[in-house]
Amino acid sequence: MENSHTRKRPRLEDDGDKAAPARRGASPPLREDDRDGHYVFNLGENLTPRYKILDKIGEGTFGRVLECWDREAREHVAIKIVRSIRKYRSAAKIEIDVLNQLTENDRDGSKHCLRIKRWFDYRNHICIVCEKLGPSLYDFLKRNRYSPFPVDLVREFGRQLLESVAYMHDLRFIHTDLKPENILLVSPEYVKFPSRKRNSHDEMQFRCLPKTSAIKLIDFGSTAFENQDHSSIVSTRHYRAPEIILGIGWNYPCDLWSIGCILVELCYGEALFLTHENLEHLAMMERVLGPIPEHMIRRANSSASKYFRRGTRLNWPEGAVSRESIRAVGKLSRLKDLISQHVEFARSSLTDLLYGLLRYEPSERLTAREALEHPFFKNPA
Ligand SMILES: Nc1ncnc2c1ncn2[C@@H]1O[C@H](COP(=O)(O)OP(=O)(O)OP(=O)(O)O)[C@@H](O)[C@H]1O
Repeated sequence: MENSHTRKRPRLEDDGDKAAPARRGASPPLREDDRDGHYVFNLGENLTPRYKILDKIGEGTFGRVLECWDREAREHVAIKIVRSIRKYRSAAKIEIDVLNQLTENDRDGSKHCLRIKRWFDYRNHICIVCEKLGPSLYDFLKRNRYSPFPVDLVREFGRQLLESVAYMHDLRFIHTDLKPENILLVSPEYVKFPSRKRNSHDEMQFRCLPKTSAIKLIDFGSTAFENQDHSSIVSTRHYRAPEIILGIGWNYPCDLWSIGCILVELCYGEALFLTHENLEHLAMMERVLGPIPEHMIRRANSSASKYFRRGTRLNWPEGAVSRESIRAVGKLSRLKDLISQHVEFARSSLTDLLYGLLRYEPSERLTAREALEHPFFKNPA
């Protein structure tokens, strides 16, 4: 993940490993962390006497996520064990602060954000205990070999995602790292359908769809506060808004840009802006959405102004690093064509919503609450 945040938040006080009295067994003997600072464990052993480690369910920059059995609450939980490195420990304390506020303000659990149960500091690893959720939307796309979701399901996901982000924005939080990997289905259950496509041996293909559409947002490790200094680069590349690349300052609207990119991806199967480089990324945006407004180009910071000629026009294809790059941009279609190629129903209202979420000018972009009022959600065909 390309992310370089400087966070200045008061440190939280550790509440120590006083999670629970020992019930069965004890903690394993002290072991050294691996060279990346990850906690080393075996499945089936205890993580403190309260939690039995059942499975590893995820790994990210900040640490590993384990499924554990909570002997005291008698339930399955997900525990993020943060790497024992100072910068990740500090970031985890911010994530705990955000999770606590999101959970406390959501009394009835209707806001589609992951709920924290508690946290503790164990052998120099911050452990964040949360409700256990199912696979991510990215896991589903991958499992289905990147075939898109049906538009009715995209509508359900989009509505919940916008509700969670509207809730975060009301609390003056900006998520800054929205992507299909950070959107989890609540239930792991799925149904298998025969797909219309056959493989190269003319065999029947199957595709999996979630049995229920409830989702929750996770990963608040990069969450920013509206009233705080915003570091220049945030978001995972494919979901990064133009104002971040141009260095002209970002705020709440960067989350709405990411949601626009995510909704296209759910309908299309693959990331819309599949790139790792700024100029190519801006060229892809122009191909899909038309020219970047001149008033934004004129405000670009010194490192971004080199992507433009005479201060107004993108230096493309002249500045491309390779023919492949020019080809990758040329392969993309305009947004409305891309949607009509991949979506069967509700094309025009979905396209209109997406143009509202993917406005270049952040102040003109739909807010989360405005997007929720859009006909795509209000008057489904
Ligand atoms: N509560 C949960 N229930 C089930 N799986 C989870 C849960 N929380 C996290 N995961 C899984 O663990 C993975 C890593 O979690 P998370 O994104 O919080 O870690 P991270 O280190 O902050 O990641 P990143 O590198 O994106 O910042 C997720 O992509 C998801 O697959």
